[in-house]
Amino acid sequence: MVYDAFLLLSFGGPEGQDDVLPFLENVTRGRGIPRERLEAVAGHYRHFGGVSPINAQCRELIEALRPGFELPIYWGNRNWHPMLADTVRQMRDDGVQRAIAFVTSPFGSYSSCRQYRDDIDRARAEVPGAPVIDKIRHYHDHPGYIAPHADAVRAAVAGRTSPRLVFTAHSIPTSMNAASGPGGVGRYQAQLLETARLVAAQAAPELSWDLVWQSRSGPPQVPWLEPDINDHLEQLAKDGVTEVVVSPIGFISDHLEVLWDLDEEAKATADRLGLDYVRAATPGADPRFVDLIRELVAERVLAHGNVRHALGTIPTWDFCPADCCVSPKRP
Ligand SMILES: CC1=C(CCC(=O)O)c2cc3nc(cc4[nH]c(cc5[nH]c(cc1n2)c(C)c5CCC(=O)O)c(CCC(=O)O)c4C)C(CCC(=O)O)=C3C
Ligand SMILES: [Fe+2]
Repeated sequence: MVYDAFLLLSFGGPEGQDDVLPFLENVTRGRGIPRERLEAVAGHYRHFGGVSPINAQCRELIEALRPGFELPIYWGNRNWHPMLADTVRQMRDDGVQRAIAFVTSPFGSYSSCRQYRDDIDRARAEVPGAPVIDKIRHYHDHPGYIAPHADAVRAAVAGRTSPRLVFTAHSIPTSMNAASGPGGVGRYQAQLLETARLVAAQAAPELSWDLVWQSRSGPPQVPWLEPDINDHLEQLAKDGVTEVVVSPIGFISDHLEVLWDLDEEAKATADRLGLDYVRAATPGADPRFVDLIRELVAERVLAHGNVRHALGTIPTWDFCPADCCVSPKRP
């Protein structure tokens, strides 16, 4: 494959109080999120001045990627400026023919994979003469993703006696999980279990670990992946656990869900239960994670199938099959 541009494709987030509600409207359009949940989430953004950390993290990643990078770098988001369609228009105007896109989620599922491909299709449909845009494969078990998480867990474990490792990822409806992967094989949960296993093995093979979920939204009658981190902390306290290290392996950087749902909410739960609680860092702009992006681009450009770095056993592919991660029916 020959590419003449690189696209960082992300979720987007508000950059001031006035952006919060229009941003949330973009995120939740037609998704049946209850009003109370939206107001609560608006409050989480307002707590941070209406500024999501995610845009600064994208800018930081781009600056870290730039030195020596062969392709012009573009950035577009699903839900907030720079909006993907505007970026695609700019790419077209600059004469870009075929771009390779890195998405800021390593996993399969509608929300974390296929919806980004739908975003690309929709943006291209708005722009006559738009370049072709290919999405980079999943990277949930790439050494450049596992190692920074593992170092962070090791650092958090240091000085503690025998903490329980608690890995977390964004919950999704169980129907969305079931539909994830080719033909619908629950690939989202399977990939996260693999990531958890690999991080635990690299960081602290002697410790017990669990994979739990965070940041559930949607109406209560719709089942989402469980247990929630807060319920899980209750159970651990009952079981006599006294120290927990929480590692958000579902996130590449400190998204709002990490800063609020873990550092505020889950921390408060742990304090109430008398648990010693520490949250491990995310990769952010760790040089190994930046190199992962370079490698995945090189892997596709050179098509050197023999150098496809992966520590796990779940297969990945360059182009998703048609029946992969289809959109679940929404209430
Ligand atoms: C799997 C997954 C990821 C990881 C993959 C990826 O990274 O893309 C992710 C990331 C993110 N989700 C984010 C924010 C939100 N997600 C929401 C709602 C939802 N997320 C879902 C799933 C996921 N979400 C789902 C199934 C919904 C229900 C609505 C629907 O079916 O689509 C809502 C609505 C309010 C609420 O209910 O929370 C908000 C505000 C931000 C930005 C954070 C920041 O600002 O730093 C990021 C990175
Ligand atoms: Fe989300």
